[in-house]
Amino acid sequence: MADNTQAQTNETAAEAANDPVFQQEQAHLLDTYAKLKAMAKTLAEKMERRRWQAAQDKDDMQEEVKHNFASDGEAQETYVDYAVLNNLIRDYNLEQDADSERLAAAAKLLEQPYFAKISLEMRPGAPAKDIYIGLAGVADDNYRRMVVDWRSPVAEVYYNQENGATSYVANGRTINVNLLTRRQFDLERDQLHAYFDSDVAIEDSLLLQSLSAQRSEHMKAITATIQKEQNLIIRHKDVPALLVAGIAGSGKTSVLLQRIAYLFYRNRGDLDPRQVFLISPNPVFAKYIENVLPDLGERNPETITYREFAARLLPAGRNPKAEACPLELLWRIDDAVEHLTFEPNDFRDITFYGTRLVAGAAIMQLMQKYPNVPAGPHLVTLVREELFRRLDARLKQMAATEAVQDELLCLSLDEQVRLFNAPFDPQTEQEARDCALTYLQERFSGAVLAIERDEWLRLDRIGMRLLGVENLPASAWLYLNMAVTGMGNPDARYVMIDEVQDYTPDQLAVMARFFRRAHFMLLGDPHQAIRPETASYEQIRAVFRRLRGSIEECQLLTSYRSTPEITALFAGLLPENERMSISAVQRADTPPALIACPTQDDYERELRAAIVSARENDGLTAVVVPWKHELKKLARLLGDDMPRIIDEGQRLPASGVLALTLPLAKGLEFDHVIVPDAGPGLFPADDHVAQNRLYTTISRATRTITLLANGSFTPLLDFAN
Ligand SMILES: Nc1ncnc2c1ncn2[C@@H]1O[C@H](COP(=O)(O)OP(=O)(O)OP(=O)(O)O)[C@@H](O)[C@H]1O
Repeated sequence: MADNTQAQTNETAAEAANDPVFQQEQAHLLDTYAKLKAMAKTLAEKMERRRWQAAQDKDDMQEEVKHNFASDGEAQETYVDYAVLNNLIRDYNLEQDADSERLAAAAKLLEQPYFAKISLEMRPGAPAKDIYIGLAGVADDNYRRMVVDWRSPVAEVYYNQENGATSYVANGRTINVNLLTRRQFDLERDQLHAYFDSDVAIEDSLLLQSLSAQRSEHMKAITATIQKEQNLIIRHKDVPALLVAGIAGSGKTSVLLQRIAYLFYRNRGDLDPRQVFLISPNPVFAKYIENVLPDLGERNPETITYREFAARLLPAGRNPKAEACPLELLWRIDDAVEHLTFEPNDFRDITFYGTRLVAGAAIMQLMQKYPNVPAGPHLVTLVREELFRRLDARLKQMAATEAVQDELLCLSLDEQVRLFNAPFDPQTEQEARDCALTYLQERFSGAVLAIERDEWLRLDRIGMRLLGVENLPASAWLYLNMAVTGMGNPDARYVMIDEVQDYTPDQLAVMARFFRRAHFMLLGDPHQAIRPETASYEQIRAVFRRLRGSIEECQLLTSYRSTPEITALFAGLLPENERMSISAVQRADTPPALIACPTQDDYERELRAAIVSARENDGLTAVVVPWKHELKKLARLLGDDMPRIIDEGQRLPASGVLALTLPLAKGLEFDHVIVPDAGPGLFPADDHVAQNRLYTTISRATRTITLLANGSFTPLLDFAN
């Protein structure tokens, strides 16, 4: 960080008492807090009154509704009464929703009314305007902004971190301003603990304070201390694909979550959380981040792993991870589908419970009804819709048969009540048929799904004909399905992929095509690619350029997670030109411990000692090994001293010692990390992937790292010895 820093802090009570600025800010805080409290109280009372009034009005009006359908005219009047009643309820709900949003904002701000202030000269010579920035925005009764939301346009000036002439963009207009003061606050409710004024390129005191706090079992939002390079990504304009390369601990995941919160704000009322997808590396990671957005007052997006995503689309029982699939095969699909024509054997019967509902041959005939529509998504959609109609007609026909009517009589009483809300006792033939149809619709609901999922198409056969490949790899099957049937999610607007370097090129191509209208944000670190088959950054660019037209890029080069000593250790594994541009912001701390043990006895003793002493540490210690069988080996060696093993689906504890594999540790962080075996066996010097594994393992540590070797260390660490 830059040295030309002028930070003022007020930390002791005595200093604070003599500092007029502190006193002024404390008074302002007390005033804001009191207003927020009053506002919350008024809103809560107003909402309660409205709730009561709405119930009252609804009862009164319901009594007045005539329920008279005797003549057309009277029925018309009844409909109008209902419409008035519904409008009334809707209006109440709208007002209630708006107030409940304001109340939620006020409640959030009562914990921390704001975290920063900027003083702006909006025009040369104009008096300075003070703007307080917080997690949400609120205005007082006179519509004066008391606190502005961190995502509002003017707040950008705070994150630009440049005193003097600067600008922000609002409603497409660039507004030039002069930033006179940029002040950060350490405060809680109505108590100011300290303030920090920063000049020019800042020493971010609040950042240092936040980083020195012990990490917890959950990730935290970084709203108050977002750095300039991070802010550029959070507020980036929408582009087809934005690729971020950031070193370990540079805040990629934090930035991703802040961007989601920013997008929800910018598209308030228009962006539904179901239109935003976060592809997460594993379930432990998903649990680690699950509180960040709710803490920011936003809902979580759809969070899924690639495995879950693919499993939902693949035929039952098919392994989404299975075989490698070269990109060329996918690109060949694009070409081949252009010349596709369907053949009679491309269709299978839709059969359920031994009943053939639609024959494959009939589907071929349906296709032939559209001779001018080329084989592909449009034709498949037309046929799919026709199949729904046919299924419906078929079920209606079956409902009229005696066999089905007899089946209904054999249903248990419970079943009858569940299906028809009453025992089966039809008074007319039509009623009997309606019940039979309800029964059949439930019984054959699988057929609706099969039509929806285009299971009537023999994709493997089509693949074989087009590509000459017998068993299509999972990704090729999905890609072919998208090309032939148009399968995909056109409603998704944003897709965030964290740890993008961990996906294979074909998996990325599948997602790029599936979410065909979404803006992609891809965050990763090429040096954390711990499997040889995953995509290089060059391949990621190629995939997104081809499927999304273009890709923009950003870099993050500062480590916020680890101490300078730990950062130097993992950066030492990188090529020199890259190492040079990496920096760390935390204060210096304990140097890494590298313990080489000449004998097995020494090794066992040192390893046990490291784990025993970790049990006395504050915070959380992780023993990280590359693979599962290394965990087993360790458990055999340590017996009762073996730390608790964390598996997929488990949450991290707040403190203690645990053991886990690197694939699960990815994306997470621990106060202390122990690498039980950093020898050449697990980390051969000439193996690029092993080097990445070591870099990733070391960079999980925030405060201390201990590496052991049973014999000598891997030559990869020669620079550190
Ligand atoms: N601007 C910031 N202010 C405060 N803390 C920050 C900031 N940026 C990052 N951090 C902290 O640094 C740590 C690392 O952040 P994060 O996990 O987002 O990094 P990452 O780049 O995703 O890491 P990796 O790729 O190594 O898993 C977290 O504890 C996060 O809270």
